[in-house]
Amino acid sequence: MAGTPAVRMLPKAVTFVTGNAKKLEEVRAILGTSVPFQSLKLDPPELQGEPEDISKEKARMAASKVNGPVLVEDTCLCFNALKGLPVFNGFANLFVLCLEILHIWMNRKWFLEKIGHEGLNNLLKAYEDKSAYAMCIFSLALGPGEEPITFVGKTPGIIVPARGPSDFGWDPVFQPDGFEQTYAEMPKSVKNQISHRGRALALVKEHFASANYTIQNDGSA
Ligand SMILES: O=P(O)(O)OP(=O)(O)OP(=O)(O)OC[C@H]1O[C@@H](n2cnc3c(O)ncnc32)[C@H](O)[C@@H]1O
Ligand SMILES: [Mg+2]
Repeated sequence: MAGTPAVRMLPKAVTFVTGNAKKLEEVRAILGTSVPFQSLKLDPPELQGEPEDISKEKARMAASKVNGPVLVEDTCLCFNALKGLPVFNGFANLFVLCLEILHIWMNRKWFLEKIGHEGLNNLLKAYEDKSAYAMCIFSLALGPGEEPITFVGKTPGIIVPARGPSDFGWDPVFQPDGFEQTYAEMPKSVKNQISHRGRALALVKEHFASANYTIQNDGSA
């Protein structure tokens, strides 16, 4: 009995909530049958704040809407040059604060829609350092009022002029370290293996493999 977590009854299967069809496609491909889930297309408001807080808040909102267990995620593309500035005087502090705000806005979907791939490159024009990382934070809330559990995946890379199909966000401008292709150029199966989303979902899978969840599948959910 030691080491075996107590059975946790869930009223229904976990619902993955997102307004983004491309995310859903990747989550389906990565999870396969390892974590049984259903999906719900809901466009959550574009919240502002730190990525982990946004992800958790999305989960809380989704859990009360669905009235059951939910999985959500928040993704961001972080530019190292915009974060790694030396803070040595008042002016620099103000500058860093402006960059912090920009950084938070950058990852809301309307920001990419407005500035486009070229705009993302231009943000780094003044910097030598084109390094970045893609980060995905999944949050699992087992029901309304339950504190979400988070799972973080990160993939380092560099920002390059857009290459490849532009059907998913900033994929054409992100080239992961160790690869010659951008996310957009590589086969989906390769992206899913090494991506921020793939890495976070590996942790989600581990969690489901070790937690003792049992779905009360009485057909009424
Ligand atoms: O409903 P949600 O799940 O919030 O979906 P969203 O499209 O609003 O997604 P996010 O707020 O997490 O992401 C902000 C932006 O990042 C983009 N994005 C997310 N994952 C990506 C990925 O793997 N590759 C490229 N762009 C991605 C996405 O298209 C948005 O423009
Ligand atoms: Mg969103």
